[in-house]
Amino acid sequence: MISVLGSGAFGTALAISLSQNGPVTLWSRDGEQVRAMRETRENAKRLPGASLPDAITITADLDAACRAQTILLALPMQRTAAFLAEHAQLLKGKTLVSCSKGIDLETGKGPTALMAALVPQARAAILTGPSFAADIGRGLPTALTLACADGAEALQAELSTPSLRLYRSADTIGAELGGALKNVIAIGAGVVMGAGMGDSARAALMTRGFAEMNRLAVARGARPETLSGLAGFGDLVLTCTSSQSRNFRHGFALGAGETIDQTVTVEGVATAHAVARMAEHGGIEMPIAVMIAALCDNRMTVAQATLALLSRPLKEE
Ligand SMILES: NC(=O)C1=CN([C@@H]2O[C@H](COP(=O)(O)OP(=O)(O)OC[C@H]3O[C@@H](n4cnc5c(N)ncnc54)[C@H](OP(=O)(O)O)[C@@H]3O)[C@@H](O)[C@H]2O)C=CC1
Ligand SMILES: O=C(CO)COP(=O)(O)O
Repeated sequence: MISVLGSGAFGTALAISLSQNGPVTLWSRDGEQVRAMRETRENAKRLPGASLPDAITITADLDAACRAQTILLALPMQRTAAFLAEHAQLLKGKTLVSCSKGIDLETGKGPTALMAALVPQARAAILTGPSFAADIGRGLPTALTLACADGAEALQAELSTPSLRLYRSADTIGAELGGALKNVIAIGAGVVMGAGMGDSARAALMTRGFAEMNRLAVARGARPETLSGLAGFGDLVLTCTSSQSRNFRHGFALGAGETIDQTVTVEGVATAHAVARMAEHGGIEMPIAVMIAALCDNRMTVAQATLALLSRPLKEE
């Protein structure tokens, strides 16, 4: 039995896909949303247009949802620590699979490190990689990375579906940093396109951004191959090139000087700040991430950030 905690776009899409294998419970904190989803068999609030199969039980009862042994956590990253701390008793002894992409601003931890710290009696895994909720919800083919320190063969089989192909990895650090860091670069790619700097500039930013992702991740113990896989390169390509990405759209609005929609989940903003901090304290060169943090805070204009990046000392690639 599998439960998904968090009925946002991604949690809902994963529940739909997993329901191809058997019963799934989808938990929402919002009783009114649960009522509406039960009635319409659709998550009109977060994933309109995708229908919720009967194999999905929708509930606002967290105790009931936590009876499952395998629990997917699909919450925004900055809400995860408080949720884990509050519900640690309910979650202990479970296999917890985080589906979030980000770094906790307060602790600098990624999802698996956070789960290990706050629910030490649980087994922590992460599901990440190139996958828009809308695509998964429509049953389109998708490949993801499932990382768990103790290997994940049985879990891999449990969470793979006819349309969701999972590759397993033991590198939780690489998997979670790949997913977190690509969001920062995706904001940058959006800025480039919104400001009209063109496709060549975006390719340069993606490539040099990928170098930064590798630098930070390897310094924190990740395997470079993980970053070259779905969790890193794959997701970087997806989010930097698609206007389906909320991080890309956020950057685009910044670059174009448009109004930012503050209600949308844009994980890369907090992650950019966490990364800027790590870069400063760890002496790791992350110029693009640092500029993106400054742009998100309006501490710099797009023109200033561009000039600062282009006028860095010339170096070997
Ligand atoms: N959407 C996508 O395509 C993908 C998303 N992800 C990752 O999944 C994570 C979730 O994103 P996504 O589903 O898109 O976000 P959404 O904005 O669609 O939904 C967030 C969900 O989290 C719920 N929530 C927020 N705070 C809490 C809390 N304290 N307790 C319980 N529930 C809470 C919200 O409830 P409420 O509606 O009541 O506010 C909402 O259901 C992110 O880290 C994202 O990067 C990963 C891959 C793809
Ligand atoms: O992580 C994602 C795709 O893999 C979703 O990206 P956004 O959060 O930018 O929409």
